[in-house]
Amino acid sequence: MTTDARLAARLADEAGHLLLSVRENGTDLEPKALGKRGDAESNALLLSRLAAERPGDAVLSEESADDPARLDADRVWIIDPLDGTREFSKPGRSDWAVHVALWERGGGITAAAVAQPALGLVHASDDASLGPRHDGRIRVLVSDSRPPAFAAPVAERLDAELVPMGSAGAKAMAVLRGEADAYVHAGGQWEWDSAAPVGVVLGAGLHASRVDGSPLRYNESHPYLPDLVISRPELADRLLTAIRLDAPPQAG
Ligand SMILES: Nc1ncnc2c1ncn2[C@@H]1O[C@H](COP(=O)(O)O)[C@@H](OP(=O)(O)O)[C@H]1O
Ligand SMILES: [Mg+2]
Repeated sequence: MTTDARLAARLADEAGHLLLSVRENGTDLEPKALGKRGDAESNALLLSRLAAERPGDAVLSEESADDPARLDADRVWIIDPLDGTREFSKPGRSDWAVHVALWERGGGITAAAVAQPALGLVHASDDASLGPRHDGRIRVLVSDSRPPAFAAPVAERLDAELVPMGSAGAKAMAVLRGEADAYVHAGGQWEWDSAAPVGVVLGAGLHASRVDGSPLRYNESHPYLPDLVISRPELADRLLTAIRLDAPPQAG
């Protein structure tokens, strides 16, 4: 049988190809309608593939009603069929992604993949490795539309450059590849936004935690997970200290 990580990679890739064709064929649509179509078609594909390949597993998807049966399940796929919907709808943008992660009771996220279809890339927890660091100043990625309030003072403390980018998956994979040093977020997010990116970067030995340094927990009854820090391992302590000094975080 295909391993869970290989399955995650294959499904993220397949959904990514579907999204590229939705984009190609939807040039006449308003951005909102295009995003909606992408969300729905990618979700339908992932749900049908998971039902066929792993019929006994539960699913938590951004685009489906939450089935409380997942709380008693031992295996739950946490998927974001289109992360960065806003950017997907803008011509020429490549900062959007497909997230497929598997949560297992007692093990957390045990398999994961993030596809970046517009870049032709799929990163998975069983084959990802940390890329060589870019040259120059520390680069910290933040949301294009909702950067955390503490981003500017933290960047100043670290003499870092803040770089806005869409999609949690795109930002996390840019850190994985060495194009940036860290991704910080606070103020709101859901489990599907970070489960797969976190599964992939942890598989490659990067740091991933809440902004207060505590572990990220998945398949909670309320799947709200408002903040995270992903960074190259050598920067994690300095970054968490800067966040603590500039914005004493409220974990919750
Ligand atoms: N304050 C907030 N509350 C809820 N979700 C948020 C959020 N800030 C960012 N997100 C979600 O996190 C993902 C990455 O955001 P960003 O591109 O701004 O970094 C997006 O997912 P979706 O595109 O799947 O909705 C976005 O909706
Ligand atoms: Mg998302």
